[in-house]
Amino acid sequence: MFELAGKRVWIAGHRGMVGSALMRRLAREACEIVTVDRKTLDLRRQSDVEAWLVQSRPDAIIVAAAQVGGIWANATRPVDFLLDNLQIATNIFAAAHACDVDRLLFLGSSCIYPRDASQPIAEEALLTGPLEATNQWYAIAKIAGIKLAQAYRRQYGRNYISAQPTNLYGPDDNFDPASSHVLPALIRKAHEAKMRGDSALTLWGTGTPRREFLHCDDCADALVLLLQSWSDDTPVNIGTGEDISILELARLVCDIVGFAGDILHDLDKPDGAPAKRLDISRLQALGWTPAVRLRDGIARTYQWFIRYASGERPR
Ligand SMILES: NC(=O)C1=CN([C@@H]2O[C@H](COP(=O)(O)OP(=O)(O)OC[C@H]3O[C@@H](n4cnc5c(N)ncnc54)[C@H](OP(=O)(O)O)[C@@H]3O)[C@@H](O)[C@H]2O)C=CC1
Ligand SMILES: C[C@H]1O[C@H](OP(=O)(O)OP(=O)(O)OC[C@H]2O[C@@H](n3cnc4c(=O)[nH]c(N)nc43)[C@H](O)[C@@H]2O)[C@@H](O)[C@@H](O)C1=O
Repeated sequence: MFELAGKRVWIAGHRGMVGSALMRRLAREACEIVTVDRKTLDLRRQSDVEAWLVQSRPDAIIVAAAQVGGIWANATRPVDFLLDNLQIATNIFAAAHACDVDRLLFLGSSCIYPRDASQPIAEEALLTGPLEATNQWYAIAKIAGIKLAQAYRRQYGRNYISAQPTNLYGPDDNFDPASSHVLPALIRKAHEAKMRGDSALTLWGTGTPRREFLHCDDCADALVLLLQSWSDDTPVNIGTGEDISILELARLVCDIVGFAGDILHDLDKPDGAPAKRLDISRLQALGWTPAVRLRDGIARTYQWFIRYASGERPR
């Protein structure tokens, strides 16, 4: 058990969607949250990362900083997704060990698993088959992070762990049409189509792929539980264990937003993995279950997006 009370916890990536959710969640614990923004510390620079850790001396680190994006960003910017994420992971792990930080939680992703893994995907599926082509760059960097956690434990006895979240959504998400994930993209498309009075909106791909969606507040809650209680070599999946097709998701978002037009398909855009529903039994065995139902979570995120789009920027 890692006792949070009185500890200094560095949230790397605290301004992102998951980092912001972690800020809210850790505010309920008796720990001290440590942050540094990207202008002050670029995590791709090893000596700067080490200097920051020497000076800030956290007791624990949650690595929620990464180059993150949807299927199109992953497929078209392979260097950013491979190199930035390798650098962020290697720099933080190396500096943490050098500065004697003994507790570290690294965030991977469900896309680390083989493209055709049997469903639901258990943690044991890691490295048992070829990756999905669109996000292989990001996946390789995330797998390196998972292996670094295991390697530092094996060689130096460090208490470093990793978690693999499913597709996440919520406030502070990226709503940029080109680089976002599907859920924020659909919220924006449906909202703008409604406002313009369009007769249709356009989905990327066939709409047949299935995805699992977890609210970022639920993810943060699971991460804090793992930080406190997981001290094992093996990674842990974080999700709901339930999935939905992209077409069904689009219909749900349109219903919540109030857009009644048609749904068209851009078949020049990739489908990506056919499915990636996670087996969450390892996390459930710790007593954890998600609290936010998908419809409620989307409705709350839509309200956040309306305020964001109107320039209120609620972050
Ligand atoms: N979103 C999702 O669906 C999923 C996310 N994950 C993982 O969860 C974690 C958090 O993702 P999410 O919150 O969605 O991502 P965001 O893009 O919302 O946040 C990423 C954060 O990382 C920071 N960052 C990126 N590059 C650098 C850098 N070179 N130096 C310093 N800071 C940097 C960003 O800083 P700034 O704000 O200044 O840009 C931002 O605060 C990531 O590890 C991601 O891989 C895993 C599964 C699914
Ligand atoms: C979290 C995970 O996220 C990424 O993987 P992904 O799940 O494939 O990403 P996605 O959310 O962008 O798409 C999900 C599905 O939805 C379809 N789709 C329809 N219409 C839009 C659309 O308008 N935008 C987007 N982005 N997708 C759309 C899209 O074609 C695909 O079939 C990884 O690269 C990696 O970064 C990772 O870890």
